[in-house]
Amino acid sequence: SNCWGYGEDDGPFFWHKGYPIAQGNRQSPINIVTSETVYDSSLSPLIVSYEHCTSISISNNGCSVAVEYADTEQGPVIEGGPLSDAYRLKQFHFHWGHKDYHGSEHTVDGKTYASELHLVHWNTSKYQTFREAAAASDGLAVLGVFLEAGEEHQGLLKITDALNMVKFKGRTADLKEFNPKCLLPKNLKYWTYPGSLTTPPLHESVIWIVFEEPIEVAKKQMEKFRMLLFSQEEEDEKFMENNFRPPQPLKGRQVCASYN
Ligand SMILES: CN[C@@H]1CN(c2cccc(OC)c2)S(=O)(=O)c2sc(S(N)(=O)=O)cc21
Ligand SMILES: [Zn+2]
Repeated sequence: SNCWGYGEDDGPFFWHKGYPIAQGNRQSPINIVTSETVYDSSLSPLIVSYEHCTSISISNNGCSVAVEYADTEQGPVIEGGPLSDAYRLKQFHFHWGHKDYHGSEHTVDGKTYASELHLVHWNTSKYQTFREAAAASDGLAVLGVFLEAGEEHQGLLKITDALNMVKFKGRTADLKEFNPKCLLPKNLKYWTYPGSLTTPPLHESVIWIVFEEPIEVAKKQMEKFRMLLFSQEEEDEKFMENNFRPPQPLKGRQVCASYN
């Protein structure tokens, strides 16, 4: 099991002890200062090819809830935008707070959202395995989608209705043919910058693509994430919430905008 977490004695402020890269030069998340983003006209549109979506399962890994995808040649991929290669979807997961006013990892001009969805992809053009890609500077591409409380999200229902099956750490349930394209915002305007995993091992291997437009989810859908547990069955119940890392120093990085 992990020796890191989100508590007072194993949370983000302690991670540097086991993972010195936590104090590196391209850590994530960051606060996106919109007035300092630079429109990059060379950024082509992002191409999201999620047609063949063979989701396998949904699982509680003790730090989030994740939906895993089969690692097949014709799997779901993204390309274009800031990417020079094709990146294949491996899993998606969420970060959220104790209440709707906070929970996202990236912030926008200091604004926090109720949750943030991360769709994790790896560079199959250059690397043979996910593990190899996860340690390479251009190995991963993660799409970030902000969630805010509002109307019920029909596409997310299949996920939020499955959460009671993975309440405890270590639990996994079948979740077939889930196509996450429905979780993307209508407008695919994005910011992009070079960063890292936001959880240990904090590898500085992520090209971040964060969509500006949040998606709306119902308060009762958000509440279902908060009934998940960090703990295993038979352990003291610890509700899974506030599983987000706070913004990290920009260290001179430039955030590019896909739009003017
Ligand atoms: C626990 N960390 C998550 C699971 N993963 C993981 C598992 C094993 C090894 C590894 O690196 C070698 C990474 S992961 O790569 O799918 C990601 S991406 C990511 S985030 N918040 O930056 O998008 C969190 C995690
Ligand atoms: Zn994440």
